[in-house]
Amino acid sequence: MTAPALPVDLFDLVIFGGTGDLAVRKLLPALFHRFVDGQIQPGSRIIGVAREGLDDDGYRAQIRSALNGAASKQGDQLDTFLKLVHYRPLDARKDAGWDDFAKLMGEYPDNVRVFYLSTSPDLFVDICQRLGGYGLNQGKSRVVLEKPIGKDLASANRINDDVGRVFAESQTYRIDHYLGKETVQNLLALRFGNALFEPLWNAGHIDHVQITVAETLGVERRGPYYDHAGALRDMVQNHMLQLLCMVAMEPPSSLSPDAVRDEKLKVLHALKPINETNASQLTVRGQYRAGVGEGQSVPGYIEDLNSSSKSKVEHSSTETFVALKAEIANWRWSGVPFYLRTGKRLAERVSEIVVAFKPVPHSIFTASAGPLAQNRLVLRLQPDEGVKLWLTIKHPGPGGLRLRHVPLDMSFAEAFGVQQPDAYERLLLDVVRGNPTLFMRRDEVEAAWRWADPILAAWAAGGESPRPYTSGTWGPSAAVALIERDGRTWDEDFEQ
Ligand SMILES: NC(=O)C1=CN([C@@H]2O[C@H](COP(=O)(O)OP(=O)(O)OC[C@H]3O[C@@H](n4cnc5c(N)ncnc54)[C@H](OP(=O)(O)O)[C@@H]3O)[C@@H](O)[C@H]2O)C=CC1
Ligand SMILES: O=C1O[C@H](COP(=O)(O)O)[C@@H](O)[C@H](O)[C@H]1O
Repeated sequence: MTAPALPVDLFDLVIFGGTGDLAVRKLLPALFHRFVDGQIQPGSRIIGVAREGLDDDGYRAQIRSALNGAASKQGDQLDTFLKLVHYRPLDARKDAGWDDFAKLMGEYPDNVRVFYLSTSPDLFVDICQRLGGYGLNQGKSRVVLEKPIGKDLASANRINDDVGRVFAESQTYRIDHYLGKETVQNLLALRFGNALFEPLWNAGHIDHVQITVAETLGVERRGPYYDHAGALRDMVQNHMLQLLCMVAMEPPSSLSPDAVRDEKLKVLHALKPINETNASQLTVRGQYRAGVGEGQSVPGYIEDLNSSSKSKVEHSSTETFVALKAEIANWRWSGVPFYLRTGKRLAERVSEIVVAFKPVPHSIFTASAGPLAQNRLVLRLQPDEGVKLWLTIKHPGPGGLRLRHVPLDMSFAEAFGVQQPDAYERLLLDVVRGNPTLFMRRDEVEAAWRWADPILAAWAAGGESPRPYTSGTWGPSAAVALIERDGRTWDEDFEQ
């Protein structure tokens, strides 16, 4: 049984970049699901904005075909949902269209206003300045900034300063959709709702932590963006550091937004620097090459890039894979490595956090009982969200004492009998509710760049190309060596 979903206040949600990949593939389906669940009521509006010259009906037709899969079981709900959807064409950098847009916004002055900037970060400031010019930043107005915010600390500072001239920090929601994933929120429940884990949650008992976010997809339609970003900016600076913070932070005094964010910030500040002196030992960059997956040939990065971009390239030094060893310099985590890896076109789509505990201090078992294995707590973010705790037990039967390593396994879907909501479903409604707990505060984003920038600088100074890896594998062999040097292995028990 799930808790009933309560309706949120009436809102106008404007998606700048309403025809883009994120809006069509993630945001609109998320809103539709919340609508079907009864959380979005008539009187709320969803307004797509982009340069493409569409009217309401043209946009609705686009959204209808994008939602048809999601809507197949919901019959005429889709028609009712589409009545809430509107569209205004405008260019963020030009005057035309803004008056008409402001007039539309003026029709429902009491609605909560959410401006979701699902565009390139280059446009964030232009859009905010225009919104401010029309007074649309006043009252119950909020702005959502998609990641990545900038491409380094300096550009993030500029965006934050300029957006901050129009929207107060309390109105600014920097989204990191990984924080909306069920398992990530569950980490809070597991860590702070059980007496079991917290006493063990430190360097005295934890050997190391692994965080894997592996994708099977390539760069898809996003080649031009991705080639300027790369995996460190696209995934590590934001999603993976946020996951690391959720694992490593001290217990916050409450779930209030600032209590949680203060603790995450302390972790970011305590990350040991990776720079020119140690980047070659602590990081591995890779780039995928053509391979074969499920009997079919899979393109390499350059082919993917060229098929999603007008200009053709023969070479790129952008990384599509990163593995690194991070350390947190504080009492709780001293000496505990956090191994992070993420990449595109890897062997499997899987995101997991593995907390590996230290072995027992002394074994009372004979060699014939079999080896003792580490306890591991595995938090599965996707697919099949759940939690698994690996324990050592006796193999049943009279054949003497033989040890077995088995999981206590809880799949959320099996336990609760429901499809887990997409992260954006939770986060979009949190913005309407005015709850920024699962969003990044300015200082967090900047602290994350402060740590990431020297890695990027070290790679640039080193001048080395990323190591090639074949599509459909687990990345370059150097990533295996990175962890095996420390006598550990990547956890690849995904099938079980
Ligand atoms: N796609 C994804 O999976 C994810 C994306 N993000 C982030 O979300 C943001 C959007 O990404 P994505 O949807 O992939 O990008 P797309 O390139 O697919 O979409 C960009 C959107 O912005 C509009 N746009 C471009 N220029 C202007 C302009 N001058 N004025 C008004 N609208 C404009 C485009 O429409 P038109 O050209 O008609 O104006 C389009 O609707 C980016 O910051 C990205 O990093 C973050 C996480 C995941
Ligand atoms: O933010 C991003 O995330 C997606 C992966 O998100 P997921 O929820 O599907 O795991 C990634 O593909 C994209 O490159 C990145 O910008």
